[in-house]
Amino acid sequence: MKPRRTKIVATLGPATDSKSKITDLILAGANILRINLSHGTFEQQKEKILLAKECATELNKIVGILVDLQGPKIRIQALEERYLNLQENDSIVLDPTITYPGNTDGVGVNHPELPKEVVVGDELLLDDGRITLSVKDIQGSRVICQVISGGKLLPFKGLNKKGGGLSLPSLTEKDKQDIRSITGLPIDFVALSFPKTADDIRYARSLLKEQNNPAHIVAKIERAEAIENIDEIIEASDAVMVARGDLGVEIGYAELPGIQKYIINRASLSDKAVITATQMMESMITNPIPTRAEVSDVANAILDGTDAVMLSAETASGEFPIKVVAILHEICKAAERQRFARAARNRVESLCERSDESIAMAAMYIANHLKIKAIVALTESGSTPLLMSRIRSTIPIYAMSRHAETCRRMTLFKGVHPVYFDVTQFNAWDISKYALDKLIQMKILKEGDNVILTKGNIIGIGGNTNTLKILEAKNVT
Ligand SMILES: Nc1ncnc2c1ncn2[C@@H]1O[C@H](COP(=O)(O)OP(=O)(O)OP(=O)(O)O)[C@@H](O)[C@H]1O
Ligand SMILES: CC(=O)C(=O)O
Ligand SMILES: [K+]
Ligand SMILES: [Mg+2]
Repeated sequence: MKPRRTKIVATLGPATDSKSKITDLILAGANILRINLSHGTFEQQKEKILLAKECATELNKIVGILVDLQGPKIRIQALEERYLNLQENDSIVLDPTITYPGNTDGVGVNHPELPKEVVVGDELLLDDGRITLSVKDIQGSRVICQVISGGKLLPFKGLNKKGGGLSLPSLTEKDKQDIRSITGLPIDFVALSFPKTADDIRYARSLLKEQNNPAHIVAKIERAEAIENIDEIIEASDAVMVARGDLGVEIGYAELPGIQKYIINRASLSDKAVITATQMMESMITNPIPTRAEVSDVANAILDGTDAVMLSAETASGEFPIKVVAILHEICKAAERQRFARAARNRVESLCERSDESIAMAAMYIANHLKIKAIVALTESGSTPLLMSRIRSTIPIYAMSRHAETCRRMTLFKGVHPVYFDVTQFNAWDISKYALDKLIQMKILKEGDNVILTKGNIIGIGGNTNTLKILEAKNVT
């Protein structure tokens, strides 16, 4: 049985806040756990990060931890009742000066500039566009709206203007403080919400660097401006996320399928990994099986070339948080068997700039043309497995590193299966056979399996891969 290539990101929340639930999420197949700093207090989320780490350690599994910064998300504030039941043509007033729990005569908003940045006729979208309002009048701080399309409005749901243009700075004071506060916590990825330009990414990186925090940056593409600057944002980031919730509201959901393909393609050309997020299994928040449309959506994201698919409320607050991961695993496996997911035509005509790039390409070419069980990449930084995984193939890549940090970052790369392997414990000229022996012990390989193995000749230097061998796995210990 081949391992699943596509990675699963699962968001932790009230539905998954115990050790046993997080353990079950990992066992069901979650590769990366996401903690969203938009919710709860920092202390609560910190506990969740530590709990997630504890569960992974106890299971002896390599799991990535991703922290999603709140970003300048505009949200309505607390409500008097559990929710407002908004009907078509109802009137509702948004007012940033309101600090008490609101009702339809006035609901607080965390954006003081709102009355200045909207004009009569603007369309405002609440809760990822589930509810639509039209601005009818502005009286001082009060933005008077009419409900165009109604629904239940829960407290703290997001607010966007159709077409974009509500202008909070990209990195808020809370985000900056959160970047400082996460120092020392076991975090592998930091997701930046609503970046507009590459400068936003570089600024966040400088803050992480000040704290000596090696976490990788995932740029969430979720506003119209980010699409305009997509190539420079991808270049400045370590990975990107197609954050379809807010993006669909800003650019209009009808544009999403095309934009998703575009972002995945641009990222792939720059050798960056991609997460496709939001509403992938939405109906499973309350139903035990997904819709046919959701199954197709996940499969299509995989055929588009995404590295990972993400679950949000499905695992954070849904009724079937473990089951949804198990079902997503099956959908991914089936999609990966499709012919289109296997075709390897990319890059055959481009020139390589570095030797590790050419080794990665050669390994994939051989893997796709010779009868080979697996690719085994001995890696320091994870860069060779990343390059390998950009080339489509069905052959699993076992990426072995002595750095636990590198192993956890590789949880994001499609087709790459990280294995912790401390080469320094072998006092031998050629560690290749020990690497294969370890994979036999782990029951990943059998004696006699043919594999491609890549490595560098100096241990301790990343980007130094210069050797490719075709070997037969043998027991040596
Ligand atoms: N502590 C929590 N962590 C995560 N989700 C929570 C939490 N409490 C409640 N939830 C619910 O689960 C949903 C999870 O989705 P997600 O974390 O992606 O939220 P979001 O607000 O849509 O994301 P973002 O802030 O990144 O746009 C939320 O909309 C919320 O209703
Ligand atoms: C994930 C997220 O932030 C979004 O889809 O908007
Ligand atoms: K967020
Ligand atoms: Mg968002």
